[in-house]
Amino acid sequence: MAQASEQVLTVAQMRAAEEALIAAGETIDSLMQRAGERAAEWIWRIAAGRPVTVLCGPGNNGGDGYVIAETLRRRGLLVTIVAPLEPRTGAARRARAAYGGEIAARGKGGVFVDCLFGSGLARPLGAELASMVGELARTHSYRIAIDLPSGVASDDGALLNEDIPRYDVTLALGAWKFAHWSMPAMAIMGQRRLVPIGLGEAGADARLLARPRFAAPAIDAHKYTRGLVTVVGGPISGASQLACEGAIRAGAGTVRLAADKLHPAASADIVLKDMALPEVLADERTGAVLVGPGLGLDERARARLRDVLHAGRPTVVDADALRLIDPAGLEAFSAPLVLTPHEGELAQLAKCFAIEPEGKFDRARTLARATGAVIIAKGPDTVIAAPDGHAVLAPSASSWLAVAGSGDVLAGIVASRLAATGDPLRAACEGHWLHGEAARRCGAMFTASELARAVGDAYAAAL
Ligand SMILES: NC(=O)C1=CN([C@@H]2O[C@H](COP(=O)(O)OP(=O)(O)OC[C@H]3O[C@@H](n4cnc5c(N)ncnc54)[C@H](OP(=O)(O)O)[C@@H]3O)[C@@H](O)[C@H]2O)[C@H](O)CC1
Ligand SMILES: [K+]
Repeated sequence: MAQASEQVLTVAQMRAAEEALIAAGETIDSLMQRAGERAAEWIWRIAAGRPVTVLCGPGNNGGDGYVIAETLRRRGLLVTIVAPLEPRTGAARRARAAYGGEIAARGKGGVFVDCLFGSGLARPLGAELASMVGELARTHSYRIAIDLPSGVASDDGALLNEDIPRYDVTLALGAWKFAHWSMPAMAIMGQRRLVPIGLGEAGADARLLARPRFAAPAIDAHKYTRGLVTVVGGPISGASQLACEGAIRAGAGTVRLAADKLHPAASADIVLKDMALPEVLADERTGAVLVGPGLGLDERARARLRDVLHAGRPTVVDADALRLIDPAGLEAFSAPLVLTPHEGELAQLAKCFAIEPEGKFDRARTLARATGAVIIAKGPDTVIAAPDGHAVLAPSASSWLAVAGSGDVLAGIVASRLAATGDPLRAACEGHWLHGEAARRCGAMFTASELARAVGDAYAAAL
């Protein structure tokens, strides 16, 4: 079960959660008051005495704005409200009536708080409203969006207007929405913070990636019980080498490379298996097989992928192998499976498996159902989707991860976690977290080899 603070909700799920609170004795007004006061606490600290301009819209997002403005005004800040549209909900009207400060045509500089539209945005902003938001953003030195920047679609993170300003902070009210962790919206939100308002577990099937907890090997562990990973090599030996390096440090006790030869810089920790691939895969102790990094796209690559799928071991399919896999190849496969496509590979898989939805989240989820695999749809807004419909949103921990070989390291780490746990969703989540934590530890401008070397320390951080 996801913790309430990790759940990610659609607008419909948010409304249902709000209804549950109301059935338990809350009112929209009490929720708005709490949301507004708690958001005002953040804004008070950020403003540090600067004047604050609150732009209020017609719905309950605007209502939050009136509560915020009144709370800050009572604490002595210079507050101005700009309200191009009259409040239309009962709660927003009452919040406006309780506001005792100034309503003006423009702001006074300092901090801009956007309460024009939140999760109820239904269409793009008209030109006048859009230019008002842009003007306020330009004339204030700090920009805060309440719940969502106006112009952002809550359920998928689409930008309904061009030129939506960039915010310094976005305060999510009550629960995370998909937009907070989806591109392109997340790129304009600045830092994101959750303002709790007492929402409990809402039965969400999506949650945010949480820090895993690892354990030291059991006292009677040996190198095979900790997990045996076989990386299936191909002509580009550097890629398989990087995958092996990631795998070695992510928990598995043994990492084998099934290839003709080792990379010249291969470490002594990697065990070369240069016999026929089916023979290597026949080892019953195999905990996970990784196929794809450095595999190539030729007939030999196809044959090696066929051998892997035929062996029926828990498998991670990455890189080149994602271009070669098809529904026929998976027909007889029933072991745990993880696919790790980036955006282009996801689009190609969607075509190959006749997946209709186009948005990243829906596409990943439908592909997971169609293939029976856990999908790691990579990118700054990684989605990890399981065949049973559960999904984990895993934003990139570092933009420095956009470096050649980073995906090979990730695939190796995930294979290692799969060998160690046998659970593909857990392996995907733990692997993604380790990859991000290793990147954080590397700081700026690292290579994929350096990233792989940092995975051990990342693991230790979650022991
Ligand atoms: N869910 C909770 O627990 C709480 C949420 N709170 C806040 O409430 C908003 C959501 O409030 P809602 O009233 O549903 O929606 P909005 O405030 O975003 O705006 C809806 C109104 O705006 C109109 N609208 C929509 N798009 C446009 C547009 N492009 N141009 C002009 N007007 C637009 C819409 O009218 P329609 O014409 O579409 O009928 C609505 O009038 C949530 O984000 C939180 O901030 C509360 O604090 C309580 C707790
Ligand atoms: K807003």
